[in-house]
Amino acid sequence: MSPTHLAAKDPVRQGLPSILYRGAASCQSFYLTRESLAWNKQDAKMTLPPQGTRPHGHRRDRSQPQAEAQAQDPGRHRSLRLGPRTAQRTHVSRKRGKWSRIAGVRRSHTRVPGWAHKRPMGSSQEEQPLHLPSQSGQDADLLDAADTARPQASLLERHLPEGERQLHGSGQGPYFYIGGTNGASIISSYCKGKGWQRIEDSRREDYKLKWCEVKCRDSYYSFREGEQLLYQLPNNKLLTTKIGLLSALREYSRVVSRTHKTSPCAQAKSRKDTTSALEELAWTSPGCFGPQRVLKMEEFFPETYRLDIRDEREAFFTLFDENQTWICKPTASNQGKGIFLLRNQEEVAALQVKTQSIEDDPIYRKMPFRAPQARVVQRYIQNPLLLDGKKFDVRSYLLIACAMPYMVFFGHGYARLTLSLYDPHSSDLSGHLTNQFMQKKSPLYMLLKEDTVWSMDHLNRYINDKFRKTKGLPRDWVFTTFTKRMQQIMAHCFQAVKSKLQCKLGYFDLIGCDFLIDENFKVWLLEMNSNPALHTNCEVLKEVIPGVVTETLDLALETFQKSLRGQKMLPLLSQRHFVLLHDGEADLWPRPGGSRGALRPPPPLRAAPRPGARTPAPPRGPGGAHARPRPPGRGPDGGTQSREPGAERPREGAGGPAREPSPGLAEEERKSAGHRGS
Ligand SMILES: Nc1ncnc2c1ncn2[C@@H]1O[C@H](COP(=O)(O)OP(=O)(O)OP(=O)(O)O)[C@@H](O)[C@H]1O
Ligand SMILES: [Mg+2]
Ligand SMILES: [Mg+2]
Repeated sequence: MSPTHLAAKDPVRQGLPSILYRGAASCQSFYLTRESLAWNKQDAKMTLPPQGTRPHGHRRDRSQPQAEAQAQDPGRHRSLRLGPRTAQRTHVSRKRGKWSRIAGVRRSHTRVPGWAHKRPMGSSQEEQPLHLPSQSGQDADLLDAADTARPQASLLERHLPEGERQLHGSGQGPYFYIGGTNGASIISSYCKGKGWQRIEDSRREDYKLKWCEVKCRDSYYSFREGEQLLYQLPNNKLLTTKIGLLSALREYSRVVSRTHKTSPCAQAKSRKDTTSALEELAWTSPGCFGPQRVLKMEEFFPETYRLDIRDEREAFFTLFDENQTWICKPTASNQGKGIFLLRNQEEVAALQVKTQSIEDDPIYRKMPFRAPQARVVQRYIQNPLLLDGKKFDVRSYLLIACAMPYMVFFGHGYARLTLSLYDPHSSDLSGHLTNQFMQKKSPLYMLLKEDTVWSMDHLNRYINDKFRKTKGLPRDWVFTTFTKRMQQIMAHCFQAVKSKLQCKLGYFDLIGCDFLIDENFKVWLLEMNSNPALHTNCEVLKEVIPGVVTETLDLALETFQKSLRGQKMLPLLSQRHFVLLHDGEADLWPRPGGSRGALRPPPPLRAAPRPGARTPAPPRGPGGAHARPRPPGRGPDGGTQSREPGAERPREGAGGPAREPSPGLAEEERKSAGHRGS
């Protein structure tokens, strides 16, 4: 549909001066401007009572009888379905005191010396049950961008219809909340550019968009599907912890191999979890690579063992020999924290003793939540490709712009180099760990920091110049073979968890994926990260990160609105650099782990369904959208992963997704909030 066509149909747009449209028509923000206005307009209709029926308080009056609400605005029928949730919210807020007490007790834990019992990075930024206002943004270098966005917003406001202007002028939102500082100024300027207002109280439930570094249980309890946008899928740890990803890939391998053994069609009929494998087999997503075979995890994921499972760690201790190097990592930390290399028998023996002593410790047996994080050991890629003698890895992005239906994208990021030359025998970790955080520890960092982050263009030019001939690579290997490989791997990982992720309309997520290239140009996935770093402390990051965040928000908004209205997703007018990996419009419904079409309102803006639009799923039975919501991260489709067959039950509190710490998500986040963007 052309912009002109949209404008003709859109009364909101019609109310804007042509100058705004002429300027905007040449770029993508045109559509988004319209979208935000349309959203505001819809807000006025769907979530607010008629003007004057309530004071300027921020919360909807939940005691308003449903029938009355419906009579006032039939468009609010969705809210009526939220009755049980409203009750739930009340229940949750009563419990807050208890959770605060629990959190308080846990914060005062004694530390265990010598082991990675360190508080995960970023936990100071944790969204506390007390909900302190977020600290001021640390991406201060972007504050100017926020300022420049303001005039545009006021220009918009001047041309808003009266009702819209009242919404803005009277301080009635739409509201957005940002928890933490990672990317805060970019997100904030984006939202302010749309005329939205920032709120500082994390308990407020009347936000349109909530973007928090650290997930907070209450946000998921009170989330209003189809009305709000909430950053991070509640159980993204299936991908973003080391154990989560490992377990998901292993389980998916088993599913794929079972699928291969017998007829795919027969399997598909009899087993619902083969769906992903079959889809990947016949993967023909637009912009991708047509049908292909399913990857094998050992082709892209370094051999890895869990240390919290006795059989596995014993297998590792048995197979280790001194000709190999392994890397030991905590499951849910970031920024290289708690990582060490294992290169000789003494180091492995020390690890063995330590692991055993933790397992035997009566304190941890009694209070497993106090135990250090579970760990994995991973085969160390000893022959990385080097850039001017330095080790590097590549940060790319997996964007789940929409969870209902899934709209999943790949996005380019940047390369991260060490400051020092790579020496495989060096005991200095800063030459082995390419994380910016590790490099920042060096006194040379401030001087040489621009050398530690390369753009993908720079990497491509370098590889063209240095290796194209000698290694017989195709021209622009980075943007052809390498990019395609990263996309395949990400799509594979997404397929591995697709049926387990908790999905609701309004959830979205940006996940940082770290790839290592070895000297044979083999591509390895090292890990995936929730809350990837959105700092802009280097020139390359200033070029890359704002675009990533802006397109993330654009795509989240556009897909949200299209899903809400039952419109076809494609073409996506806000898609610029991200590449579509998975278009879930054709996915089978229902999906476990989330509510389904039952919660989606009938398309409000169209009289008749358009060709290609999705048909809402039939209403759900018990346990479905109308059931009392489960706390996120718990339950069969939430945080728990099935255990490896024959494996012992992992210790409670061992830090991995195979166990759920008893207090649920809040506790999980306390332990795993090693973020602040890694
Ligand atoms: N198997 C491996 N072989 C070689 N190098 C590795 C391997 N695993 C990790 N590394 C190096 O160690 C760094 C840190 O590892 P990893 O990314 O898994 O940990 P992290 O603490 O989650 O870091 P971050 O989230 O900040 O990227 C990587 O960026 C990479 O340079
Ligand atoms: Mg990480
Ligand atoms: Mg990493």
